[in-house]
Amino acid sequence: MFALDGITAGYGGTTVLRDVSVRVPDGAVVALLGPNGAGKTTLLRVASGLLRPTGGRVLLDGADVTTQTPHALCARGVCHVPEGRGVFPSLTVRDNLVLLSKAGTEAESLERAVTAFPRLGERLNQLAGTMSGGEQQMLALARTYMQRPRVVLLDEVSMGLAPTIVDEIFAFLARLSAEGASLLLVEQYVTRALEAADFVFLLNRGQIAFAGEVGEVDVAALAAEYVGGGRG
Ligand SMILES: Nc1ncnc2c1ncn2[C@@H]1O[C@H](COP(=O)(O)OP(=O)(O)OP(=O)(O)O)[C@@H](O)[C@H]1O
Repeated sequence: MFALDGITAGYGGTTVLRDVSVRVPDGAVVALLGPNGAGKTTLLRVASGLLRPTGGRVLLDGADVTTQTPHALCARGVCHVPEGRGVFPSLTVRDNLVLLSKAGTEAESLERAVTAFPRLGERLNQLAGTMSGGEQQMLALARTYMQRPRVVLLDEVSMGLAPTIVDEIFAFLARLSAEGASLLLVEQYVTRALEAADFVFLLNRGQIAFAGEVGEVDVAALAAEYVGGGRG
């Protein structure tokens, strides 16, 4: 179980999150929804070790991992696919992948990445920065997938992409989940997020406004209330 327990966090003197608790059971897909500025990205930054909270704890199987670096957390199986993708634009696709592979596992890691997204296999020598937005997102996801994560933190991975690419990305997320990973999914496409999710948390003005199982209530109506209907 990966859990955020009573998180309070912000930037400088501004508090963005107040006493936020989110649980991601093993193997579950958890959607984190909420309007712009609610604090979703901030919560993922706390979860991934990028931002130190001023209160509360990040827990992995009951162990306090609040002060771990993003790198150390990913080595323990909690990996973040950040907003904006975070690929190295001036490196080739191959080098982007190899850089994140464990020493000695490069060939196997490349194979795994290309199996997930065959399109990357056709572009191994291309500079990442010259690929389309969708291809760069696939690269970011493949880099995480290679590392066989237990918990994946995903920040609006379908943002700004064409519907067919979004379909491909959601099919990949389903595969990741079927292979046993748990997912914490921040997503603008509310309907798609709810189709994929087992649990939903709604964040509004830095606090949890609703938490429950998808199917337990009319979550879509509740989401529409907070997110303004969403897209897709
Ligand atoms: N680096 C920063 N420094 C100062 N304030 C920040 C910083 N990053 C975010 N904020 C503020 O924190 C609040 C929450 O932002 P956050 O990006 O977490 O929201 P969000 O729910 O992910 O929004 P969106 O859906 O628009 O991406 C906003 O008011 C934002 O302006």
